[in-house]
Amino acid sequence: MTDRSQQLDEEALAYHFKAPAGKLQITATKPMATQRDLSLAYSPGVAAPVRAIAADPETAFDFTARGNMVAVITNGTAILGLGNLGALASKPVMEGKAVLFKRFADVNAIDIELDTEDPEEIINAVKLMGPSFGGINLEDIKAPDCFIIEQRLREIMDIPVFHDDQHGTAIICLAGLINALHLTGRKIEDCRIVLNGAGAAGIACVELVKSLGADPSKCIACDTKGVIYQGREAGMNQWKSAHAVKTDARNLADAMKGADIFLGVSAKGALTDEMVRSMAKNPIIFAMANPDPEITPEEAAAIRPDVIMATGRSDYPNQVNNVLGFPFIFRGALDVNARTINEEMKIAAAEALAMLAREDVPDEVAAAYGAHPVYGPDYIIPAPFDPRLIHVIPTAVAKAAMETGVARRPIIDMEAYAHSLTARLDPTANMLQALTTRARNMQKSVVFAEGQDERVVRAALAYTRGGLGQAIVVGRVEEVERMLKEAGQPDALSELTVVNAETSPHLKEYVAALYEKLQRRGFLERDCYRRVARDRHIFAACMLAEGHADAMVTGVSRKSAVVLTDLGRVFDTRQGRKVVGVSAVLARGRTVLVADTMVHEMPNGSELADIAEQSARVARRLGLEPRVALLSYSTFGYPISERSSNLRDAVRILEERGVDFEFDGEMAADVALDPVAMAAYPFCRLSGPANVLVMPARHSASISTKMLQQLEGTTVVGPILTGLERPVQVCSMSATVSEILNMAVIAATGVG
Ligand SMILES: NC(=O)C1=CN([C@@H]2O[C@H](COP(=O)(O)OP(=O)(O)OC[C@H]3O[C@@H](n4cnc5c(N)ncnc54)[C@H](OP(=O)(O)O)[C@@H]3O)[C@@H](O)[C@H]2O)C=CC1
Ligand SMILES: CC(=O)C(=O)O
Ligand SMILES: [Mg+2]
Repeated sequence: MTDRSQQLDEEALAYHFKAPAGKLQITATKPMATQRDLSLAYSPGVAAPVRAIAADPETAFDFTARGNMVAVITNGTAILGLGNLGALASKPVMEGKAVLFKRFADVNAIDIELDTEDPEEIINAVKLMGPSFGGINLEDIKAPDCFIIEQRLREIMDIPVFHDDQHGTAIICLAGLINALHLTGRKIEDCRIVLNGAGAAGIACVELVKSLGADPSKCIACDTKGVIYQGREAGMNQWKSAHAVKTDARNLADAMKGADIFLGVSAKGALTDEMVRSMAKNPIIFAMANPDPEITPEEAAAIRPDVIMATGRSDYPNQVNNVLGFPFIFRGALDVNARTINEEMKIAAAEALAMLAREDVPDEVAAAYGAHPVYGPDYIIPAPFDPRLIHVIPTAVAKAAMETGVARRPIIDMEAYAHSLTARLDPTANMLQALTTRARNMQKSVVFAEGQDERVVRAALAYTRGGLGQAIVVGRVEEVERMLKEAGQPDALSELTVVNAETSPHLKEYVAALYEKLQRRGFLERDCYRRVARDRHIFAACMLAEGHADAMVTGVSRKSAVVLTDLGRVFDTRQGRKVVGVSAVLARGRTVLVADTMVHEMPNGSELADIAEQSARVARRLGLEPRVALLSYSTFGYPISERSSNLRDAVRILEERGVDFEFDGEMAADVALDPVAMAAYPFCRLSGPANVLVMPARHSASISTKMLQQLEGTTVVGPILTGLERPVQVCSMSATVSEILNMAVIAATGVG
């Protein structure tokens, strides 16, 4: 064992050992705090859903967790590539599968290890547990037993039964293959394909590949006894026989000569250097055995630099592993209450996965790779943590289920369904999705000021490709073109409008307008010229000021205080307003705005009142009816503190101004956010928990939002700049492509 793998083993043991042991626990979805909760959840209240389900079994999907609950079932006879180590030893893998279901697709899954090798016992056990689950995921049951078990269960159960090692693997393998063929300019029907491993995964892979057009006479399958040729008798079964070919090849080495594609679902090290050397030009090698592949990517590339290589592991590029499939496939199947997962649903998932790999990659994925993957030999398939999978794959699967008549609850509004899927994992999704739809309807042009930054160029491309409107990039054409190429989008330049001061016909006009504004503020005309001609922020701001764009995004290359000063030179504040930064904090199921996170250091009472008004406006534009709390560490005068006097002043000023939204304070954060804590102050004028928090100073606003941002389950959007006469948003210097795009949408829709 190498030092590296020994270290990994030790870390893995420590990871599983850490209390609470293992990887799973159960949490309740409803409160169980009071006597009343108890009487609803359990006796006597629980009798009502019992009677409803007895009268109509379909309602089990409405009144219980069944519709989102999958059983991961094994007997441990083929645990990964480790072999038959028994039911108990398989539990870490099965707990792992259950966790992946939850993490990637919000499917609840529970592992069930059955201590038997008798297929009949497994069939009976699973059949009997049918009422508990919306789907059955069979896992790591060896061939050929797995074929018998799955086939019988599919016949007798009316919920999806899916042997992941067969179909999950085949779907992902097919997706990777579609792209490997695309990249090497081949057609599947022309390829010579060698399969090593004719078990659960192998038989399903070769079947799916053939169903997509592979020529059976060009596909050779091998197992521990060598080539499965017509007439072979040793170690055969009916599933292998179906793929036996007429050939003189008798072992893997014979079969590999001139092969285009190797699919390995067998065991560590099964592929030798010599075999790889004998393959055709641009060989495709999917060495999918786990945890160790048939050959490592380093070994294969050393022999054949022209190889396209995939493994089942997450620590190499191109992870062809069923984790990319089962969470999302079940998500789609469960959401339409599918009776089964059929061939059409599987192919829809494979094709959707393949197409996704050809699109530009969001930063969340790039961050996890440690580099920005670009569609090509080292990136033929998305990674499991790609945030797009959750809405792309289940929708494709659900559509295919509906089209083939196996969906018992068809989805009427697919677009709304896709949004709801994204919202399952991403709390920002609902709000941002609504804004995105609004932006799409508005079709505003956004000027992206910092075209020297690759993130900005990619966000601009995403803006225009998303159908949101025109994206104008301030930068040099060659530079933008180079960045697009590096992002794997060599033909995308024509989709952007690239402008710069050197070639702009409007330079003089911008200088004149700026000079008009600044001549009495100590600026000479040549100062204005220098700024407009040399500073992309100012140039972009002038474009916006002169109506050559509808909105602007900047800030990734310069500190926000400097950007704000520059913007203040080009734009006035809106009549009677203050410039304020409002951050949207999105936790699961809850959105709260926090202000001022950007401009006012130590606001006085009047400024706090301005901040409250500006934030309330932003709240309304985001679809929230504002309930504003002016926050302090004291609540309604206790403990007495001078620090709270500005907040009390602000409340008085808001009263005098007669504003049209709810506000109150000063109060502590728990009183503002927790109805139980608020109930101790029955005179409080807020009708519910606050959704706008005005902080006493910028430091508390900034500290609290950044703290929340670092804590799991919370996303912070902004600060959203509000109060300027034209829509401008300032990103943080560390903004990701997605964050820049969000800010462009916020600018375009005039939220600020
Ligand atoms: N990347 C992924 O997503 C997945 C990878 N896998 C991997 O595929 C492998 C097989 O799993 P699974 O199909 O479930 O297991 P099975 O036990 O059902 O099948 C194993 C098959 O591999 C054959 N085999 C074993 N060793 C060799 C070898 N050295 N040379 C040729 N053939 C061999 C067996 O041959 P025989 O019939 O003669 O016994 C059998 O046909 C495992 O390594 C597993 O980790 C599985 C599922 C998903
Ligand atoms: C990935 C998987 O399911 C296996 O290797 O068995
Ligand atoms: Mg498996």
